[in-house]
Amino acid sequence: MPESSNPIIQFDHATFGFPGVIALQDISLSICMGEFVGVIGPNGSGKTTLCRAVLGLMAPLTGHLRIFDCACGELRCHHRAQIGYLPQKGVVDRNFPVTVLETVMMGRYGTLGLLRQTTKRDQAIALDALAHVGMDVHRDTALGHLSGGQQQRVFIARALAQQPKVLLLDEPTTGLDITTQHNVIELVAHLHKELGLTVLLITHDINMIRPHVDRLVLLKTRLFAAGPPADVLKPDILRQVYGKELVITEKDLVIVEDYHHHH
Ligand SMILES: Nc1ncnc2c1ncn2[C@@H]1O[C@H](COP(=O)(O)OP(=O)(O)OP(=O)(O)O)[C@@H](O)[C@H]1O
Repeated sequence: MPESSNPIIQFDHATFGFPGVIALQDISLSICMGEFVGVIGPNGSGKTTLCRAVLGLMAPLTGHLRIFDCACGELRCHHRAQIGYLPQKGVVDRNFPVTVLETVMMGRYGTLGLLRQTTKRDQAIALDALAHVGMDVHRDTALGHLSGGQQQRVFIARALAQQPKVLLLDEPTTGLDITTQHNVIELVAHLHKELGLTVLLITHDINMIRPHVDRLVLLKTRLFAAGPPADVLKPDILRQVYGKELVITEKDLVIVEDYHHHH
């Protein structure tokens, strides 16, 4: 079987939840090596839960989830290190005393294990990751002195420094201006192509990722649709998930009208 058809993340009728809440129900989904998958859905549809599941932080209540052919309970540190994770962006304190390079070096610790010294090789890997996101010239700049978009690039480099197989990004464009949002998505698409990474990107912005992804996964507790964007972004499917809030313009832009009011 060619490598590109190997599933590395496999949900099989998996249900996830919290006490009294079903967050994701009966999910069956396989993600293959090298795929770029966008995960979309309204507020509370289970996107972050899917992310936590892939990180091995939540086991299914029923059904199965296998990651790198391990059940969640069997995932070890070195498996987790193969998933480069970009969490939802928090605010970085302007005075937080850490440089760009130090931030990216943190990506090496998961691979090394605690208490092992970093070596010149780790630093070379971190610098290479910085070069991939175009931030190598800022290696000695304080993280808090960068713009929001530059900080996102550094956090992506930190994930790359793990030399992961999978890049998992939870709403990487939130809080950035429109141009910077596009630049971040372009960067992710570029890394996907250049490094052959499997990318799982959670977002609200359907229009922004549509041109780049191989597949979209549309969630609303259940998996409503998964497939190439043209197959998923059909008015009848979207209306089932977004209801009245949905507007589709003449140019096929999908607009979820009420979205920001929920936050
Ligand atoms: N720690 C928790 N305890 C209890 N319920 C939770 C917890 N986290 C999430 N939920 C519930 O699980 C469901 C799915 O939430 P999740 O955060 O995965 O959705 P989401 O699609 O990421 O939402 P958003 O777009 O608003 O970030 C929601 O009903 C939510 O209230």
